[in-house]
Amino acid sequence: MRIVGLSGGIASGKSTVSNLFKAHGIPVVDADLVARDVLKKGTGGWKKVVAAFGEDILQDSGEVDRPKLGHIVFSDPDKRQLLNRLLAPYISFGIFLEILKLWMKGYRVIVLDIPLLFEAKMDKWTKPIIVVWVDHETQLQRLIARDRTSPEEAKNRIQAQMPLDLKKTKADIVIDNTGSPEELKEQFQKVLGHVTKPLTWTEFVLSRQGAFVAFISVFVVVLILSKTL
Ligand SMILES: CC(C)(COP(=O)(O)OP(=O)(O)OC[C@H]1O[C@@H](n2cnc3c(N)ncnc32)[C@H](O)[C@@H]1O)[C@@H](O)C(=O)NCCC(=O)NCCS
Ligand SMILES: Nc1ncnc2c1ncn2[C@@H]1O[C@H](COP(=O)(O)OP(=O)(O)OP(=O)(O)O)[C@@H](O)[C@H]1O
Repeated sequence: MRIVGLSGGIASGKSTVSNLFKAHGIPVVDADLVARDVLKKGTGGWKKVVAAFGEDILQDSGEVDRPKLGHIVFSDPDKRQLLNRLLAPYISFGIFLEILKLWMKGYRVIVLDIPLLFEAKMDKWTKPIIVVWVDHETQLQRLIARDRTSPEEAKNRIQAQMPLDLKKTKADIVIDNTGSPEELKEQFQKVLGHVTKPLTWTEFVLSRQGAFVAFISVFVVVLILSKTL
């Protein structure tokens, strides 16, 4: 199985690229969705976060008030690190379960869309690594427009992540999303060709089909040996 890493900065265009992958039949594990699930009322992650941050971060319904918690953690690095530490094991396990489900369905190529791929050191599990890059000003403007947030809040969120220029140096493939959606689609076609080329032997063995072939091979060898000895 080929596990492609997809990362970038906040509002650099990861979800837009993810949607292109999905439109071409390649499944995407979205770490933001997993992170939402592990913070739902009553879950282990929710309990840890409420114990650490207090009930002030809850809405009347008992669900976490996400904008409120976001405001707290994106303006205080220590609190952000605390939140990351509390949720990391739940998020990693959730991502692992999603990969397992896709493995069992027999997918050979999957994409992990993980904003904090490098920060959380999950990049070692993915190959190739795609980074969606934009210049700083475009990133800021798109973030402000999408989230209808203040420039200050938007800058805090951008600064909460590893610099996008540094992520770019760690990528196998860089998608420059500073241009139009049409330019993005043109680059995507090349990336798709790269990502869907035949699996290497290691990737094949890690796929469900490869595991099946390996199992049958061992079974046949054992059978032959037991007949001949
Ligand atoms: C702080 C929270 C509640 C704010 O929720 P909100 O709905 O406003 O934002 P959302 O979850 O949609 O995230 C939007 C983007 O913010 C960035 N972001 C999220 N969490 C973090 C973080 N801890 N550090 C840096 N950037 C982050 C990502 O680029 C993400 O795509 C939420 O982001 C959260 O629970 N974060 C911690 C979990 C986490 O690490 N998520 C990232 C998955 S790898
Ligand atoms: N090439 C483009 N031209 C214009 N707007 C774009 C382009 N690519 C993405 N956008 C817009 O920029 C915003 C951010 O894109 P997107 O939501 O895909 O980013 P993201 O990296 O997934 O963000 P997050 O880290 O918050 O999950 C969205 O409103 C999207 O529609």
